[in-house]
Amino acid sequence: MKLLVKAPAKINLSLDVLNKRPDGYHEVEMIMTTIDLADRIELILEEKDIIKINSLNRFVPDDQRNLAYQAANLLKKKFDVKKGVTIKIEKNIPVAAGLAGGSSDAAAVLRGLNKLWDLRLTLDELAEIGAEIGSDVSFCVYGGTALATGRGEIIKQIPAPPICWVVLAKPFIGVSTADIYKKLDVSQINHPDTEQMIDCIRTGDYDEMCRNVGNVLEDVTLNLYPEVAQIKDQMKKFGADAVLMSGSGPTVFGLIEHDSRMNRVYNGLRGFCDQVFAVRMMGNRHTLD
Ligand SMILES: C[C@](O)(CO)[C@H](O)COP(=O)(O)OP(=O)(O)OC[C@H]1O[C@@H](n2ccc(N)nc2=O)[C@H](O)[C@@H]1O
Ligand SMILES: Nc1ncnc2c1ncn2[C@@H]1O[C@H](COP(=O)(O)OP(=O)(O)OP(=O)(O)O)[C@@H](O)[C@H]1O
Repeated sequence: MKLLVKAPAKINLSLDVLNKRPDGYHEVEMIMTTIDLADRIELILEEKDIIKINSLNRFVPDDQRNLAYQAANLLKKKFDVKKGVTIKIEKNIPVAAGLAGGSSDAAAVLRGLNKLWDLRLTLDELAEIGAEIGSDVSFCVYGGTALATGRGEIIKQIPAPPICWVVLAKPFIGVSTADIYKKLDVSQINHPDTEQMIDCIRTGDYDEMCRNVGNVLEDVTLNLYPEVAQIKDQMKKFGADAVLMSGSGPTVFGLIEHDSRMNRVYNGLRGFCDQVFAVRMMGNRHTLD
């Protein structure tokens, strides 16, 4: 038996850090949304008690370090599953890019194995299990658009943002999320207005949404990697309506309303940057059918 599951990337339309917690994590307030740039995960049921990872991408580990492996292993241990799985990952999301590629693979494996191993868990239960793997996994279990708080694992769904293009550009560097959080000075933060951002999304006010994007990790990454600042400048120059780094970076995204402008930004960036994509936001959350 085989199952194909889509694992979409996310962007952070807004990312605020409230404080550093005693456990070392940061208390965050983030508006996240899934985009139509996705890994494809094939799950093949194995009668033997094994978990095998199969990926052709040289930056993706094929052992216990893979978040998809960890997702399968966690379900296996928690529910004493005797069967196994081969997980084939077609990697389309850039790795270590601020787009939650690994987290989304893990979330897709949770949703898929729930079906393949007939576990009958709800999305809420899967999201709770996902939080044990990483802070972004719970959001990726649901997909759609949400306010994420706590260390990122407390998810409240909000409506889909107004329709627009998302052009993504990633320079040829990978960024360590832990490093960026470590270098953030929480006493020097210029906080974005998360409430205001939620309001703009609820009312479908595109211009106001563009004015309210913000990411407090951006300055940290920009200081370490000047090429990220250059990409931001290029995107603005080519006419994106809003430009922001996603997550801990280094991917930069631009929001663009009109097709002709999207083409200009996309083509302009392609001459300048390693990986460039033009996609839509996905809007809908995942279901368990
Ligand atoms: C930057 C974002 O991607 C934005 O969506 C997330 O906040 C990070 O999510 P993630 O990659 O799933 O993060 P995790 O794998 O849980 O944590 C990686 C490392 O990032 C730091 N970390 C992560 C989340 C958080 N709220 N505070 C932190 O300080 C911790 O040092 C942690 O060891
Ligand atoms: N399935 C996976 N896909 C990609 N990377 C993985 C996977 N599993 C483990 N990794 C490891 O995780 C690291 C971070 O990869 P990932 O693409 O998830 O980063 P990210 O997009 O910056 O994540 P986030 O936005 O959640 O911080 C990689 O360097 C890789 O070694």
